[in-house]
Amino acid sequence: MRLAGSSGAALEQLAQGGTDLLIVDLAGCTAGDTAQLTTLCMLVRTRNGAPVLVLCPFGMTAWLPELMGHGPLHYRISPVIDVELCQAVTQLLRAPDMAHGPAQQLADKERELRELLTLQRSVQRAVGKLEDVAELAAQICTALCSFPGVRHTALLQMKEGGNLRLLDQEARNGLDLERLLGCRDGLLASPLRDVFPPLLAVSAGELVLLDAPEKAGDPQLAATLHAHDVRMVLALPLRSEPDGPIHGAISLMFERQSQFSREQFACFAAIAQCIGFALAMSELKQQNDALAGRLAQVLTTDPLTGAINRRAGEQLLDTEIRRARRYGLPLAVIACNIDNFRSVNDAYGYPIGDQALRAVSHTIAGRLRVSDRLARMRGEEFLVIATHTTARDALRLAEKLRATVAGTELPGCETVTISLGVAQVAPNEDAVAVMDRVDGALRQAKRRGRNCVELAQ
Ligand SMILES: Nc1nc2c(ncn2[C@@H]2O[C@H](COP(=O)(O)OP(=O)(O)OP(=O)(O)O)[C@@H](O)[C@H]2O)c(=O)[nH]1
Repeated sequence: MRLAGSSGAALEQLAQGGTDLLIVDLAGCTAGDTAQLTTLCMLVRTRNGAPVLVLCPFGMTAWLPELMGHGPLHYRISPVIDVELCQAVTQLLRAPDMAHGPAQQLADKERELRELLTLQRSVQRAVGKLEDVAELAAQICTALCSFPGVRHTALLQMKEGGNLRLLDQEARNGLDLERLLGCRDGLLASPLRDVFPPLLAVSAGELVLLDAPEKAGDPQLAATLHAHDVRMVLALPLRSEPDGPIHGAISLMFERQSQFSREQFACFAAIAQCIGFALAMSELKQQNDALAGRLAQVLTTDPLTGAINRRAGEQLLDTEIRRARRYGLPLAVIACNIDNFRSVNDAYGYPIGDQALRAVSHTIAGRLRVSDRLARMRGEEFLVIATHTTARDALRLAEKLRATVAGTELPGCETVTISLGVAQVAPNEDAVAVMDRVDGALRQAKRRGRNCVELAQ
């Protein structure tokens, strides 16, 4: 046995020939050191198919598929137990071609790969009809859990501050990740951040493979996983594009240890990218929905008073008229106008006038039912759309609004009064016609001396 302290020294020794088995220990390597990885790839390439055994710390698993791209290799996740190492070395020295196991095992691998491709397709299908992220997470977890040997799957989404939210999990072994990791407000705030594969996958931004729970170095975690028949955990960070931001992680817990081939690693990576894309899309959709909601609010709200604006008021009146007609329900409108408002502006200035307008609007809105709506139609004129309301009830409501406004103290100026016109929408009457009538009633109230209510003809 010959030891080489660096990849360069190993290359020199290999050049001398006569090496039956090359064992590469990645323990001293630094994740993210691409120069180091490149030299190691060269080492694997120079073997030309001759046996290579890579001992890989579980946090460095992402290097395995990279190295596999340069020649066949076998791996064990380190820290490797002595017996495990002896077995692997003996097997590779005796029958390198059989080190993956007898023909039956190779057939199993082929079947697993086919199943993995089927799994990839079902994940793609779920992602293709993405509507609701919770539904998607459930479908993905179920699909992943159908892979042979998988006992538990979970989908975690990245939230603000690098926190993870458990979107869904599927367990065939009774394991509850929420309980294992401790969830606060649906977020994982786990002390296992440095040892538990899905959390590690997100913080390291790399694939993590733990082929024996005890190798993570947390005896309590290992005991819990063993108690739930977990022998191996694979976790992948979710990105929608290589080197893009991480949107979350998937975790797969297996009931038995096995070695993945380069193709299997590639399949898992493709599945992760597909899910990452779906999460990115769902985040975009949420942002778009929030923006659309805000835009709709801006387009329909009067910024000074918070009441709906004229356009939204007219639309709402149209809708309510159709609804009332369809269900044979009464509908009333009340037009309110502040009396002599010009004198408030003239005496106190527009800023105080604005405050008075806001206060009157809030006073009126505060006296309405939740089913009624207040619209600011122009300047100091408002419209109340009162559903399920007859002319009689609307008159009563209008009188209440008049009295309340007249008794409301305003900030910075004297109390104001309002004049009101009331109309019940007649059968077959449209919005324009009823607005015409209620405006006529309001004008009549002004003519009668203001601070009063007038019923439309
Ligand atoms: N401060 C403020 N004033 C407004 C706003 N919109 C309209 N006005 C004012 O409201 C006043 C309306 O005046 P007029 O139409 O003569 O009505 P009025 O003085 O209330 O008299 P009557 O309605 O006949 O009782 C004008 O001075 C407008 O400038 C606003 O958003 N803020």
